[in-house]
Order: sequence, then C-alpha cells, then structure tokens
Amino acid sequence: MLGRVNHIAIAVPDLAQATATYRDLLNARVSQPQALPEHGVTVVFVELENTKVELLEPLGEGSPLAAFLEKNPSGGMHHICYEVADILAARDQLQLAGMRILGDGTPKTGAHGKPVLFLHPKDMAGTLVELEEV
Ligand SMILES: CC[C@@H](C(=O)O)C(=O)SCCNC(=O)CCNC(=O)[C@H](O)C(C)(C)COP(=O)(O)OP(=O)(O)OC[C@H]1O[C@@H](n2cnc3c(N)ncnc32)[C@H](O)[C@@H]1OP(=O)(O)O
Ligand SMILES: [Co+2]
Repeated sequence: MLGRVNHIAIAVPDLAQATATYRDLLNARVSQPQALPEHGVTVVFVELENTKVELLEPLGEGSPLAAFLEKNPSGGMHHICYEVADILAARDQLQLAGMRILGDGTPKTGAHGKPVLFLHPKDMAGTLVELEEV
C-alpha cells in the first residue's frame, strides 16, 4: 500500500524562526508560508533531495496542533506522510482492519492539492500518519 515518504512534519511555535533556522543556518531551500485555514495550520516546506520537511504552525481557533504544542512547547515531530496510489482503497482496507481514520473519513485537499487522510496515532505505534494520494 505504501509508496514514498512524502514529508515529515514538525510542529513549531514560531514558524518564522524555524524557517530562518532551516534557510539561514542549514542553507535549505524553503517555500513561502502557505495558510491553510481548513487544516488550522500555516505551512512551510523545506525541500530536500529525497523528501520534504513540513514546518507547521497553528492557525486560528481549534487548530489540531494546539494540544500537541501545549504538551511540547518547543515543538516536535508531529506526523509522517506516506504516499498511496488509491486513498479510498487504502482507507477502506485500514478501516476494515479496525484502524481509526480521523475526521469523517472523507479525504481533504492537502497542501499539495492532493487528497489526504490521517490515521490515529494510537493505532500506528504512537505516530500520527498522513496518507496522501499521488
Ligand atoms: C498542511 C496540510 C496537511 C498536509 O497536506 O500535509 C497537514 O499536514 S495538516 C496537519 C495538521 N492536521 C492534523 O494533524 C489532522 C489530524 N490530527 C488530529 O485529528 C488531532 O491532532 C489528533 C491526532 C486526533 C490529536 O488530537 P488532540 O486533540 O491534539 O489530542 P488527543 O487528546 O485527542 O490525543 C489523543 C492521544 O494521541 C496523542 N497524540 C496527539 N497528537 C499526536 C501526534 N501528533 N503524535 C503522536 N501522538 C499524538 C495524545 O498525546 C493523546 O495521547 P495520550 O495523552 O496518551 O492520551
Ligand atoms: Co502533512
């Protein structure tokens, strides 16, 4: 079912500062910030040779990052995103196996304009997993 690692996401309390660290200290190529109110985050992508790092800052009330950053005020690894060829087939197979799909189970459009879904961290070895159809 799984393809490549699309991105590894890090939740940060200060997106400008985290972006500056990757850009100015590590000489990484970074995207412009992208506000995604439907996801409750603002995102910057750090482009690497083999994958991307997604820097995430909370946006608006009820951001899914809020509780995480309360527990981890300096930030921390938030999720890993795997590519799948058919997100609905993946969802149905995982649901049949008893995994919890977060939200109402309908894929949302992610930061790359592709459908995404999230799997509950307690069903995935304590790691929040995002699936992105490519
Ligand atoms: C930019 C768009 C898109 C993309 O295209 O890339 C994105 O990446 S959007 C990213 C942000 N969106 C999401 O994270 C959506 C899915 N997340 C959620 O629905 C929630 O964050 C959550 C995973 C259900 C957690 O909800 P929350 O209210 O924060 O906490 P809970 O109390 O319900 O947590 C239950 C349990 O899980 C532990 N937990 C929470 N977050 C994580 C995490 N990121 N990694 C590992 N474990 C996590 C939490 O600590 C609780 O455990 P216990 O304390 O042991 O009960
Ligand atoms: Co993501």
